[in-house]
Amino acid sequence: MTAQIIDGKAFAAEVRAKVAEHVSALKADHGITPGLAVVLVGEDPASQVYVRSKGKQTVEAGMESFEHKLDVSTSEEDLLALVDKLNNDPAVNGILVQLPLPDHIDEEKVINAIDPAKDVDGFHISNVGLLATGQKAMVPCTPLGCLMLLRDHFGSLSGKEAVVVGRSNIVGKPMAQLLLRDSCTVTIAHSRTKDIEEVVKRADIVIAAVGRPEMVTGDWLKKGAVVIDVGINRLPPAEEGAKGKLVGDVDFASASQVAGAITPVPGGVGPMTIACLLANTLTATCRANGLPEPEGLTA
Ligand SMILES: Nc1nc(=O)c2c([nH]1)NC[C@@H]1CN(c3ccc(C(=O)N[C@@H](CCC(=O)O)C(=O)O)cc3)C=[N+]21
Repeated sequence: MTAQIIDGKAFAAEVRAKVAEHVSALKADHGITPGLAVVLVGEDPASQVYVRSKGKQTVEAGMESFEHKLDVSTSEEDLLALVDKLNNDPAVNGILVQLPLPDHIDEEKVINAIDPAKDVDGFHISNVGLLATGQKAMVPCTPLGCLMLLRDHFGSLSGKEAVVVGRSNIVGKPMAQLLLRDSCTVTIAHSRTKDIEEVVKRADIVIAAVGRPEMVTGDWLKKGAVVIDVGINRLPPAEEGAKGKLVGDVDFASASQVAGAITPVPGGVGPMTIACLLANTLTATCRANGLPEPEGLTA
């Protein structure tokens, strides 16, 4: 048996089209154009690529994109001052500060300085607490994208056995909260989990978000399990000067022989992350203006 491929790239295009439709209605009916500010500190080439494609897709959805590229030596104080300015700018509905930040800047301090209502990454402690208690939050983009794919695949997630591999604040923990909210039985496995293969083998749903290339192999999976691969790892290039192959946290070749459905890398969760960033910016804009939230684009 070979698994069904869950086409995140195509699904993300649908999400972006829905966002664009809502944006055009917001403009026509209320004269509102959502705005997303992206802040990049330093010149990490991979980060620059993400920032560029985020900016492009933001504009394609009819929103305004504000890009702030700061020198790697920018002080924490100057970055906090920019965040404060964006918090108070009525044209900015969403703020994303690209992570990781340089070592001399306290990431938590910067994230928690963002107005929670504009925190489209959902990383602010207020949003984390709101999500954990089932209140209206801004939900982190990658877990939200995974949830959309799973809801589309299963309809209802109620009663499913879900194992999240990875416990990061960005993916693992919020993913577990979302699955719990949809009434899954949730286990978070990580580097210190005993008999991790046996734990993963229980799962109807496996979310791999550890950042270790091809760690989850086919023999870890229950037959028919649905596998969502969050990892984006670039392997060392075969020859000098070439680009290394992009792989997930799942060994696709062996996993796809056992899984019922699986997301590829690239073309799986990655495009959903950016689509959900746009969806969150739209949601933040609607909330800020006391308008009803877009259906199907929130958790
Ligand atoms: N505050 C913050 N929020 C983020 O959401 C955030 C961040 N910082 N720092 C960097 C990571 C990385 N990230 C990606 C999003 C989309 C793709 C994506 O669309 N990838 C394509 C392929 C890209 C390629 O070919 O290189 C795919 O998977 O198909 C990748 C990576 C968001 N991040």
